[in-house]
Amino acid sequence: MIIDHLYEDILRKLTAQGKIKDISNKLLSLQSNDERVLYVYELVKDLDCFPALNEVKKSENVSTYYRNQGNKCFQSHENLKAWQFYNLALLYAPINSNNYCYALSNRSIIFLALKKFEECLLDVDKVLALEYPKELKDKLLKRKEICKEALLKNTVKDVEQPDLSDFLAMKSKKDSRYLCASSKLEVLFTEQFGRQVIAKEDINVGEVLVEEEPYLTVQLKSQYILSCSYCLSRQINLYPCERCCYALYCSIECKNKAFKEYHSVECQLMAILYDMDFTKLELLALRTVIKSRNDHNNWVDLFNTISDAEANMNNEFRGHIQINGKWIFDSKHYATIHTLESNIDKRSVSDIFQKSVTGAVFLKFLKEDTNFLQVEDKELYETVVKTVSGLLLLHLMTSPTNMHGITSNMEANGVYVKEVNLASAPYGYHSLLNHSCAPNVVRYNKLGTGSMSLMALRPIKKGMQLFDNYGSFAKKRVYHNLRAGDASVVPLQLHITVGVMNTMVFLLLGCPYSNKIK
Ligand SMILES: C[S@@+](CC[C@H](N)C(=O)[O-])C[C@H]1O[C@@H](n2cnc3c(N)ncnc32)[C@H](O)[C@@H]1O
Repeated sequence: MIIDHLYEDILRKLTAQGKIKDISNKLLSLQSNDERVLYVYELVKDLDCFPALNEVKKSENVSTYYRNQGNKCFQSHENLKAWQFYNLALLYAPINSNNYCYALSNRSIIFLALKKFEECLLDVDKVLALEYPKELKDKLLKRKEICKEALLKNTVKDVEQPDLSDFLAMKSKKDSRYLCASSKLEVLFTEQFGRQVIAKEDINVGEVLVEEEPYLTVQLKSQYILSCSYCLSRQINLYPCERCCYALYCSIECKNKAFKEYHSVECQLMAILYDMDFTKLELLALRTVIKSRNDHNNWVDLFNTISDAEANMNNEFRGHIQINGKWIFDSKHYATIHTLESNIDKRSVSDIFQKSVTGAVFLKFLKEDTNFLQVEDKELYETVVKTVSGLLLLHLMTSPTNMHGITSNMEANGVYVKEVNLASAPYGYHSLLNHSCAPNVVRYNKLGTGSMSLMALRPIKKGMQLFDNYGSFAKKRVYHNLRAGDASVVPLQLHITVGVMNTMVFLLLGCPYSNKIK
């Protein structure tokens, strides 16, 4: 059952029991996120509505099925489709089995057909290093020879593409406190906007102001057989997780990092998380909680980070950590994500209830289907369950207004390609920017990476606030003009388009647009 249907089912049962009003009142009376999730957890448990874990195991038959699909596509010259089917065949093949070797071997033929000789060699060598079915030997050695010869002869240069990477790089000095941002920016607080990013000096159009790595990423379902599930690289030699059928990696390094940060816990849950159709925002919340713990040596260290972060919620060091007596805002540290705006005081009881149901379901998975919460000490266990419950609801609430879609249509060197939605991720610094329909900055990602940058669309005078458009239309224009190869016209054209569009949107929706600190 998908999560939305589960939620409806729970509501139907509670309505039939005439309990909705009492539950709403109770939820409104609870003061903390852990209490809310634990209360709803008991309700869902009493209704016997928790979903059972469904495991999808590696399977020779499923792998063979996908390989055969790949073979059909290869015969009809649909190489990219065939590559995807062979990736699926690899994901389902028991590791290093005959089917694993067949999937790799067949994928190498695609690379050969595409004249991707180095990639072909990689897969061929991988099979040769395993105990592979003997009938593959001659074919593999022949392919290896062809690739080596082709690589020796290959003097044809790729078509030169304009390199815009310099235009897209940050030129100004980085700030010593907000590590990913230009020293031309500062962060202030007002009643109207909460935290906000302000220009400390005049900024020109086209200036790159932030270069930030995500705290973590969650790859979209549509992408899981197309890119590295950890770093989002578009490398075509992808290799599967040894246990689950849902994660491909471009390198052992990425596989190990994913495992250490979250996949050791999520691996056994991947099938149910996919089947229940959780949204990317819900998956981000779960992964953030797992990574928050795995970033620390033990639970007590995480509790300390949380209490330090919460102690600074209402002062200028919100989201900071102290290192050698100096306060810094480091996007790779959990404190930046723990302190994102949750808007709890503006939420309706039904929204809190729905999110608490999702939190309770995640808690059930973590409690009963993984060893994530396991600790020896009983008292500590209670605190761990309480903390995790609270964190789950916190991040289910912070995700909708703080997570960023990783949508890209440019290669690492700035060259324009067809737009693709890759993933979603928390970026502590980018989340300090408030929304305007008439933004003066634009975010962009380069294809195959999770890093996000921010560029000025208009001249921004000292003292003005930087406003981002939480949608993505402005971004498409930037890339369009970049593709035309004339970086200098980007801001002007955008200025006009954004200006016209936003006067309309502003009038219709009354969205706030102000470049002055009130
Ligand atoms: C991504 S955060 C922006 C930073 C936020 N002000 C903070 O203190 O963390 C998004 C939240 O900021 C607030 N916000 C964003 N744009 C705003 C605007 N134009 N006016 C007032 N509040 C805004 C809303 O509470 C929203 O949920």
